[in-house]
Amino acid sequence: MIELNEVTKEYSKGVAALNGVNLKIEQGEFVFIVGDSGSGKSTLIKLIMKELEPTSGTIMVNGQNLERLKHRKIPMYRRGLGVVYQDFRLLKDRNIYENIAFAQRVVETPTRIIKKKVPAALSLVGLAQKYKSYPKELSGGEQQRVAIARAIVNEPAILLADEPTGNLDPTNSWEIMKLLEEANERGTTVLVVTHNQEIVNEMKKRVITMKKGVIVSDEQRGGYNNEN
Ligand SMILES: Nc1ncnc2c1ncn2[C@@H]1O[C@H](COP(=O)(O)OP(=O)(O)OP(=O)(O)O)[C@@H](O)[C@H]1O
Repeated sequence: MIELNEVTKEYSKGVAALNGVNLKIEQGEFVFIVGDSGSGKSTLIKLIMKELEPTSGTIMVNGQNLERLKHRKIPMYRRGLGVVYQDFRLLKDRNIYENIAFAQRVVETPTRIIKKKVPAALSLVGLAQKYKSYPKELSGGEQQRVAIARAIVNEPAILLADEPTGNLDPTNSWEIMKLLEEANERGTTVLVVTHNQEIVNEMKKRVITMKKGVIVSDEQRGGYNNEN
């Protein structure tokens, strides 16, 4: 499902943000990516999204070699990925319904489908009543739930979350993690970059630890390893 072979990414010559990374994530897995600031976690996410090109190595996602993915096919490719960021990234001048519908209109989903899918996605995150609200009228936790609804509305095969609880208190953080886990239970592969030690330690999922651009440990039912 996601496979990296000897992937190196240098932003400037000779300085590797990722250095010969090999990684295989199967369909339906839930994986935490942890590691110090600057260890390469966000770079990994951006490579999977094809926002960046590797300097060398190959990346396969859902059987597709990203190097061979044509430029005009990139929007379609990204449609199969849901993404959630630390800072929510909602459109401030649009209400919640529109925030979720917008991304679908861009990819020309018919209105009758949007009208079914948006309320369904909002129900999954417990915000069906708030569809008319604007982002600034919601708490941080609610805004992140909207971002998750937007990420899952097309039932993506893969959900990528880059520090999704970074701006949230512990209660909201756990709620967000529960939603990600529920998406995983519906069959979505979930990758979560996080610094949240408590959550990683309690959820007992696969934990990949990065350091200076390499994977230093990869454990099933792992924990947050401060030693690395
Ligand atoms: N656009 C860029 N141009 C140059 N160097 C970059 C760029 N983006 C990241 N880097 C460098 O690449 C390395 C890895 O960065 P990356 O953002 O992947 O780390 P990270 O593990 O996600 O960190 P954090 O936990 O702080 O988000 C760092 O040394 C960083 O300075």
